[in-house]
Amino acid sequence: MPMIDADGCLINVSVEGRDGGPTLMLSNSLGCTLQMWEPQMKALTQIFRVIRYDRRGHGKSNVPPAPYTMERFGRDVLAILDDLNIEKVHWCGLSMGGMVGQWLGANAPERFGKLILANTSCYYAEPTKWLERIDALKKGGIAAVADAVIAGWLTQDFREREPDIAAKMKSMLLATPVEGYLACCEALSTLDQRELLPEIKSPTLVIAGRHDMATPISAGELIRANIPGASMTIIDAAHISNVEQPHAFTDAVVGFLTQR
Ligand SMILES: O=C(O)CC1=CCC(=O)O1
Repeated sequence: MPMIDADGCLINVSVEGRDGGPTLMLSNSLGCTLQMWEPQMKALTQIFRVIRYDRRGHGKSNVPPAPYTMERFGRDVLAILDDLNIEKVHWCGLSMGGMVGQWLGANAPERFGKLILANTSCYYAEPTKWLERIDALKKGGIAAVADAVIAGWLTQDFREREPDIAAKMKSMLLATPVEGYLACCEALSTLDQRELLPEIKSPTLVIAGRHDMATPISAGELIRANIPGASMTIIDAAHISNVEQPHAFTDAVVGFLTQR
């Protein structure tokens, strides 16, 4: 896996799949690594060249000091594409990955074909929950917030049915460097990209989770309504919908990206 330099921050990048196929870039959620996309990889790599990466502050990427911003996360993506000499990709980002996708769709439209913005928000009307999480993290690290975060990621029903997957997701979360996680929470506490949405001209699919309390259907609907021509699909899942409903998620991605 190459480590790519984005303005001094080494980003862990993986490129797999069909050589010469269209390229799809996947972007992770807060507290996850590029491993979160494992349920999709078998299907997606048969059709696409798939780029995954660990956002700065996560996984095997560097953890530069705060502050982090959506612009910085977006420029990291452009640095990856430049380094790999790739002109244009489709984008699928979940949660924070969807937020970075909004920034990129508005600020670097020539680099993106279609956009999939899954389980995401363009702003938080009430930043209190981020401020409380930041406080808890400073006192007790990620362990202090892990159970509440996992309860938001996966429905109780799924956690009981698939305890091994739930445990794996929790390990991924707990392995996140706390400084990187904190810096991302700080960026989320001031997120407001509402004005960017009408600038997005790429064909866009918004995916929302029926049981997602972190970025509810109403947050997805706000994004859909403000991006010209965007459509929306609702999946029967909580926040990390690609893990909870892997087939429905993959079908939505492949269906949207392969339709003319
Ligand atoms: O991890 C969470 O609690 C939910 C979330 C919000 C933004 C994101 O990337 O994850």
